[in-house]
Amino acid sequence: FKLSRSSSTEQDQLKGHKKAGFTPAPHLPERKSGLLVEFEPCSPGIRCVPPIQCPAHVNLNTEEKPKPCELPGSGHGLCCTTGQNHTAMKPENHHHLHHHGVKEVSLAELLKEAKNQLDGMHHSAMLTKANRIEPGNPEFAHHSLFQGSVKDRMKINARMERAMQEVIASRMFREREDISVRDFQLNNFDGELVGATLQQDCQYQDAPCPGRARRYRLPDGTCNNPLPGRTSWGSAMTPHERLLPPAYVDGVWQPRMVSVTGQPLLSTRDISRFVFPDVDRPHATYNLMVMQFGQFLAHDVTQTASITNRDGSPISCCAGDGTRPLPPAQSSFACLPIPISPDDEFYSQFNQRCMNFVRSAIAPNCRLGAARQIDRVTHYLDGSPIYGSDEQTEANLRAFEGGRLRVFNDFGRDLLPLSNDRQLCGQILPGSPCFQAGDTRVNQIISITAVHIVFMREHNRVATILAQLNPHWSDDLLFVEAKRIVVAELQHISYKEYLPLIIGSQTMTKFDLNVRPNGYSNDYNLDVNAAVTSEFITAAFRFGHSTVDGVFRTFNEVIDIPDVFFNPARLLQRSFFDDILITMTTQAMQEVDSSVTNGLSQFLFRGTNPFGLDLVAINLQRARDHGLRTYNEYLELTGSRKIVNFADLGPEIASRLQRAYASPDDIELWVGGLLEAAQTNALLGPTFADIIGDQFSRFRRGDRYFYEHGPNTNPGAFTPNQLAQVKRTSLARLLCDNSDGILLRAHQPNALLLPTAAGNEPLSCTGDAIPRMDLSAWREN
Ligand code: HEM
Ligand SMILES: [Ca+2]
Repeated sequence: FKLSRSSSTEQDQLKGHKKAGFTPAPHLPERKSGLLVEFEPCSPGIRCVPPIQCPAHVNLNTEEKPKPCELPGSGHGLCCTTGQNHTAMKPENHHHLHHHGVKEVSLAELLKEAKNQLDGMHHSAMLTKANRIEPGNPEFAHHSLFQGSVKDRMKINARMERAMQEVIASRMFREREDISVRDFQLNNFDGELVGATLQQDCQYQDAPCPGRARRYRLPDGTCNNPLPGRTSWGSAMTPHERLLPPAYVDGVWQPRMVSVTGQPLLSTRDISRFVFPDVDRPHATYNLMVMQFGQFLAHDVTQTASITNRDGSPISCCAGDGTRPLPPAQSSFACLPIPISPDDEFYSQFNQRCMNFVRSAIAPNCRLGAARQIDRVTHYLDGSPIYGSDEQTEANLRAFEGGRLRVFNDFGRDLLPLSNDRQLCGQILPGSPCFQAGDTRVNQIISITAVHIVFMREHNRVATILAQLNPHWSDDLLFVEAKRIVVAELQHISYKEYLPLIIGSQTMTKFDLNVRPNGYSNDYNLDVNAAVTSEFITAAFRFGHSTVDGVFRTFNEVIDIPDVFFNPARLLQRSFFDDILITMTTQAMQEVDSSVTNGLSQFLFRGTNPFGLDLVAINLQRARDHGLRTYNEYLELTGSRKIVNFADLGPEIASRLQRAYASPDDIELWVGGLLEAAQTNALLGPTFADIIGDQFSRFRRGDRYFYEHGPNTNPGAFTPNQLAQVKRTSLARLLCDNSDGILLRAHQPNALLLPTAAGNEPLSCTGDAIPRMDLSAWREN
């Protein structure tokens, strides 16, 4: 099967839909004839923030709404008193349950009853072999993406058990106490599990922080925030935060399945094929490295765990031949399979009527209420794909010599160590090699494997120079110091080079995200939790799926991407590593728009099968699984005017949206966000830019070790000279220093733009034309 590309007429037809503009919500003063309405400054001690950082404003009555205020360069903000918590409520609004409160005895009983129900649910699904998935199936590869070590899996399973008990208990409790769904979603009731017999199982109790955390990040991200009760913030295996309360129809975990009109929502597979056909629209200046670096960043901050059978094996929700969903009696409680219509022009060829989908694992909250999903990796932007998100993984990657990471030396070239764990390779292509790194998705597509190699080599390059500068340093000291530098480089490239291209200078200013030209930034904030939001990981940062091209046009061949999912074998060819790096930086990425390559929407993880999964359908199903609200609700949150007609997202796209949704109020966040007109000098429209801007603000203000933070807050701060050196680095420099030097000896200075972009002609890798860090700033005298 070829990845089809549509004709230019269809392209022309689809062009020009990016016209929608956004004006402030009606309750806010509007700009008049170019003059800004003057806002009064906020009261002393109250900050003016972008509306998305004051999410409780959505739930307040008109007279309680915070006052609008002026934000530098970007319109209005809000004088926010409720902080970043959407559930923040005035005390008198709190619905106290006096006599019906959560009493110790009744609570223990409730949880016990929940446990019995849960055992029954597992038991019935385990009665049959029908819900097993065999290796070689695309879904097996999909599942393997979520998995970590056996120990990890056991830990997640244990948390999952506990969380499911909470879900069942919450449902019983809400009904028994007759609490409204809305109050439940807002946690507007007394649901603490204090005193319950199972309280000791609550997983987020603080372990004492080891001395190492006084200077260096810990692999699992704990002890970043030093305050008691907060040391687990942003660490691996903790839940996502939310910008808005979840849209669960039972207030607990039941996904939204019905339109505002009352009719059932369309299958997400139908929405995929109606709204996101494969159209080739290369970006004018951005290259595929923007796509690939974006996925690498995504993997740094999020990996959602999926629910498994109790023994850790993957769950199937469809009959083995894909012709129907499993009957409820055989189906796991975790199942949310995606129906495929009989008139589906693609899957009908293979008689497929059911696409597997297993819900994400959830975390215990230690209170009754709505479910939250678990992030397996550290939420911080801390190089976890390079080093892992737990101590064991990090130790396993280290060489314990010279501070270096382990490598597989292939005829003089350092590649990542090989692994025998077939899980890591998705088991879809027997015989292909499979690499190991800090992230289990390292083999997912060959281009991300290459980025992993670049960072692994950079670590070893830095460690080797540090060892020359400081011969007396131990392996351990060399390792942690090299790691600190490499993480700083990663953060610098993310904020200096990557982020401005995505969200644009306006949003960079609005969230105060710009790297300071020199010196420290003093914006660490103990009250900011760096945890990723559900909206960021489930919708906004998945914008990248639209930027993927179906092919790599390398020097020697045109590679269809499904051929390099979980198949990094080509990296063993002598010049391929340089070749794929050059391909990524010289081939255009795809525009962010209403198109996704068939490589993702029909052939995902195909392996040797004739068809694969549909990532677009999976993204949308995941959003329902995670309780995301609709696009219009996030327009309200960000202070934009809601859309009332499909044509508000562009006249060309209207008819396709109309086919997919009964009402504009049903449009999903990922869909609306992708279709928005891009802001000036940005890739994305205002809604995704705001969600991403808010998240990267958390990654910096909520990370005590952020590379730009000074010694008054950051225990691992660089000296002023060291920081100045880090700020000289760039992605181009990293590619130059860590290529094989076979094909790649010169590079364009901006590695995220095509070499044809203005002022971006390639420069020699040798010499200082592309600036480099001077590591002698780390010499200890
Ligand atoms: C190279 C091609 C890519 C492939 C094959 C791919 C595939 C996938 C798959 C299979 C998932 C899990 C979906 C689910 O079950 O919910 C996923 C999740 C995700 N993807 Fe991609 N992706 C690609 C590129 C990107 C890019 C370029 C970005 C961002 C710029 C991105 C951002 C994300 C994010 C944020 C998630 C959620 C991760 C989580 O929390 O588990 N992806 N992707
Ligand atoms: Ca991380």
